Amino acid sequence: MGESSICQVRATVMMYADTNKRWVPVGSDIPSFSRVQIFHNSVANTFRVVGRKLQADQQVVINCPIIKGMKYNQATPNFHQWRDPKQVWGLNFGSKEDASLFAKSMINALEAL
Ligand SMILES: CC(=O)N[C@@H](Cc1ccccc1Cl)C(=O)N1CCC[C@]12C=C[C@@H]1CC[C@@H](C(=O)N3CC[C@@H]4C=C[C@H]5CC[C@H](C(=O)O)N5C(=O)[C@H]43)N1C2=O
Repeated sequence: MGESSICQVRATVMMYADTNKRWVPVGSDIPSFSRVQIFHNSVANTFRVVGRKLQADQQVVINCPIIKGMKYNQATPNFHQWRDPKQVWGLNFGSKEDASLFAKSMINALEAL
């Protein structure tokens, strides 16, 4: 059994560039929306965040495992962020509804690990 999507939202995927201390959109210079999903592998009980550009190329802009004990920070109603060993991810959601839907699924995933 493969992975199933537990949520799907629209967000601009951003990474924090430590060097120049600012957020940069992943996969393009200008912020553009991606379809961001949380996938659950029920056999391994693992979760990951996968985002693909909405444009034709469907470029993967995030493919990040959700690690047990990870802190998910809802910095603003529309911008949430978390750290992985290498970098800091930020999601600028298309709507507050998308933001709370994603947060609910992320919190459920973290509780299930
Ligand atoms: C201790 C720590 O890592 N703290 C993190 C947040 C966090 C807390 C708890 C768990 C995980 C995380 Cl990522 C943190 O404060 N970070 C991570 C790297 C950047 C930042 C460190 C300092 C700055 C201060 C302001 C804040 C920030 O960057 N914000 C706040 C929300 C705001 C929302 C949107 C983004 C998009 C553009 C705008 C900007 O950068 O101009 N911006 C921001 O300014 C964002 N900052 C951060 O989020």
